[in-house]
Amino acid sequence: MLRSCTAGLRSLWALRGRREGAARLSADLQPARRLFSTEKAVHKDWALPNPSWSKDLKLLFDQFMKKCEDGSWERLPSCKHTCTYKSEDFKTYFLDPQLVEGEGLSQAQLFTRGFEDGLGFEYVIFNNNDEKRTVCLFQGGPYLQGIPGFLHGGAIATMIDVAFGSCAAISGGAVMTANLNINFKRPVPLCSVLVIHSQLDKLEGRKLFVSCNVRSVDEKTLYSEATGLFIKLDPKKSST
Ligand SMILES: CCCCC/C=C\C/C=C\C/C=C\C/C=C\CCCC(=O)SCCNC(=O)CCNC(=O)[C@H](O)C(C)(C)COP(=O)(O)OP(=O)(O)OC[C@H]1O[C@@H](n2cnc3c(N)ncnc32)[C@H](O)[C@@H]1OP(=O)(O)O
Repeated sequence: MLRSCTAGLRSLWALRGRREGAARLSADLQPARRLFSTEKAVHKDWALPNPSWSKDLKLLFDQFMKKCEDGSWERLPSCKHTCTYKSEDFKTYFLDPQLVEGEGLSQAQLFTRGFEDGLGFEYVIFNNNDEKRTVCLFQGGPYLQGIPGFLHGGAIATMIDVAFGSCAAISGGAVMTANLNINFKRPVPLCSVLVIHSQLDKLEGRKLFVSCNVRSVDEKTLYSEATGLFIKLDPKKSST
């Protein structure tokens, strides 16, 4: 297990070296530029396999894609930029609309999608609408280390929040995390693949109660359990 993780890390470092070299080269050739709001952002879907995905992650991805064929499950696409958050509720609740639409946030991107392939959060979420549950397949890369060789608890919490956020947003629309409660039961080896099973337990007015368990690929190891409370944003209120 440790050997395969080390080999994985080594190939990721090699990949990173090549990418950084290429990035430096292109930076040398091109004048520095920012993405302006008038430019069309490329809405790439990041919840698809890339070369950094391990065999386990690809295998699970294929299994869930098969489950999507009869329509009981669906894969949730994921983009980096604000296209995920175009909900009117968000616009009115949050910031000055000029900031959201304008140059101020042109460089903003989803925290979990801000790493180069394989170095941070690699994940895809599948939704089962009838059962009000989601499954998140997650591979935590080497930049997410906490205790040497293991995934940082904050990275696990982040992914639980993302998995919960999706599960809650499907039923509730524009929601925000009000409470997260996590029990970390076993340390997670870096570069391993986790399966986060989330479900919506209760919807009570604007409150959405969710819970999850975080398991190994073979489901035998229970790494964490968590509950969360999400609140549907009230468009009549503002965030400030
Ligand atoms: C975020 C999801 C995006 C969804 C967008 C849509 C589609 C996108 C699709 C997928 C999304 C995919 C992934 C999502 C990715 C990442 C998730 C990141 C999520 C975050 O990173 S998010 C940042 C951290 N999060 C905050 O920064 C919240 C700060 N906070 C507040 O902004 C307010 O606090 C707020 C808005 C939560 C509520 O404020 P409010 O004024 O609207 O509501 P109010 O206070 O009246 O509470 C109403 C009822 O909830 C009860 N209640 C409230 N809080 C409670 C608590 N903690 N414990 C127990 N009960 C609580 C009250 O007691 C009352 O209960 P009752 O009605 O029974 O009296």
